[in-house]
Amino acid sequence: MDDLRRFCQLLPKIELHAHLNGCIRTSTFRQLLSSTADQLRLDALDKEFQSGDTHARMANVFEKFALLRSCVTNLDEIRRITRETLEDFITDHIIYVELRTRPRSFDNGAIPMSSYVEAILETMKQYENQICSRLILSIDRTQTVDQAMETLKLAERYRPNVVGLDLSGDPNVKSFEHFLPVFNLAKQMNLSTTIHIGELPDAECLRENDLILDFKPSRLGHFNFRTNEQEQRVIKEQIPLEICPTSNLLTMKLANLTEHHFNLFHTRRHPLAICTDDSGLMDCCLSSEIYDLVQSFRITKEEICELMLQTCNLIFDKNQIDFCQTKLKEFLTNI
Ligand SMILES: CNc1ncnc2c1ncn2[C@@H]1O[C@H](COP(=O)(O)O)[C@@H](O)[C@H]1O
Repeated sequence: MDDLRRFCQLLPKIELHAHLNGCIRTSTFRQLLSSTADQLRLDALDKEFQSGDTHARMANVFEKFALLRSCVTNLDEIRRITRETLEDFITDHIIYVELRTRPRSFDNGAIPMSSYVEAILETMKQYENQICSRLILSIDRTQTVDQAMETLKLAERYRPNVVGLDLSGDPNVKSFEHFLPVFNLAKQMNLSTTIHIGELPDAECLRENDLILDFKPSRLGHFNFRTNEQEQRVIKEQIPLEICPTSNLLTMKLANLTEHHFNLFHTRRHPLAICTDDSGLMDCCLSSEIYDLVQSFRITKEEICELMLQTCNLIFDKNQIDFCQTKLKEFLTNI
């Protein structure tokens, strides 16, 4: 292993954009798929992904999510996915993670959403000596306002281990406006927010970007497609960005990482977090995401350390900033 790759691996890291079920190990996903038809469908989706444009690739990814959702059917499976995700993150030297997930019930409501959240929080607790983990609850773009309100109530109930509210899901559904009252309420309750923005290259998406920026969430996810004005506004207002290189590369169908918007913001010293998005489905890990950026943009080790130190300021659990920065500084003095 070359020196730089090893450095990226050993560097204490902060992961702020990871969808719990998207982190599922491929082997676990395949094990949970009970029918041969589902296995074959997954094979076909893996193959089809290579040829599509941005819209087709998004549709492909979301069909995979639907397949995944249909095969996760009980709390033990959620505990297993949480456990394996945390173990993979610990192996990759992640010291603080904010996992995000859309709460769900099982057995037609007999196992309520609160049990889903508790199962994840209990599993996180078992690993607290090895990794500091917090939860963000996701509202899915296809949900109703009532369902979103229920998610907000759950977030409130499980504070301080739940640290924020996210909007994610199929970006073809432009529903941010619809959820604005829920996000405004979250803001009033002092709950941090992160919104997926600019995931598709269409006019409707660009229009929705303006509404999201008007709301001014605590952080933004992706921001792949945007106007010049929107870009300037994010820089001027210093709204932190969660950047997910592999995921963005795949969905934007970029030829290589040098075309990624990371550098545009990095060179302006914009607040950034490098993240994985869906480490299982996208087959990546945080150290390789960082390594690939370092290679593509010829960033020095010092710059990476500086970037990681500023990422610590973006975490939603402000009580942990000190812990994260201290760990990083310790690492730096020891190398
Ligand atoms: C490509 N980037 C993305 N854009 C938008 N939403 C995404 C996503 N990646 C993942 N999700 C959202 O996260 C869910 C899986 O985790 P949870 O079941 O919630 O733990 C997906 O179903 C999707 O809604």
